[in-house]
Amino acid sequence: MPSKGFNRDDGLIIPATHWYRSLSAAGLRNPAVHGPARHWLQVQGSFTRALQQQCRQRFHVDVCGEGFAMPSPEEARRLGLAPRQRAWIREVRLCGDGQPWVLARTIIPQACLQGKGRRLRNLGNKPLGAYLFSSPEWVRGPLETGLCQTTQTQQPQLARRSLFYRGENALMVGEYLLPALYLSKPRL
Ligand SMILES: C=C(O[C@@H]1C=C(C(=O)O)C=C[C@H]1O)C(=O)O
Repeated sequence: MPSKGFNRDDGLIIPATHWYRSLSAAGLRNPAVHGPARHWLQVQGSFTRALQQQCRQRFHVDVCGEGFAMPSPEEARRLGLAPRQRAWIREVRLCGDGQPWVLARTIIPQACLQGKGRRLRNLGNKPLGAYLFSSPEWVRGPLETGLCQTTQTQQPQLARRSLFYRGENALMVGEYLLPALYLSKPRL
């Protein structure tokens, strides 16, 4: 069952996903995490920067939708939100050389939108990472590995997510890898 999300015109969906606190734990369930996607599942620093370095020509962000909505119960639990508490949700496609490489879903609780955080509602096609990694008050927590619950090979199979903390508040960034990212020919 695909997770709730914004409509896309390309048929790509963010699938329901089982999350593991480590890549090795996920690997016990699905050894594919140790294949060509492993590098991308473990990229430290800005994921956007890593994708930009992989591009031959152009990187861009397509916004599929953003607005106040209810996170899934699992997302709310992971963020410590009260059930049915709305948050700012942003779904984008991260595209390299004109091709979608990653679907991203970011859950931003209302507490994160206060003060300078209000910029998080006005990112548009600017990458979220450019803001988070340029703001020292945001600190990334550990990466989790996700196994997507889909049988459609063109949909994301593997994912990663992490919380970014600003004091006692946190937002959650989920990145769902499309096979085109890690099955494409390596750069020469
Ligand atoms: C957190 C980052 O931001 C990236 C950009 C996103 C966006 O613009 O919505 C979402 C997920 C990330 O891959 C990053 O670059 O590491």
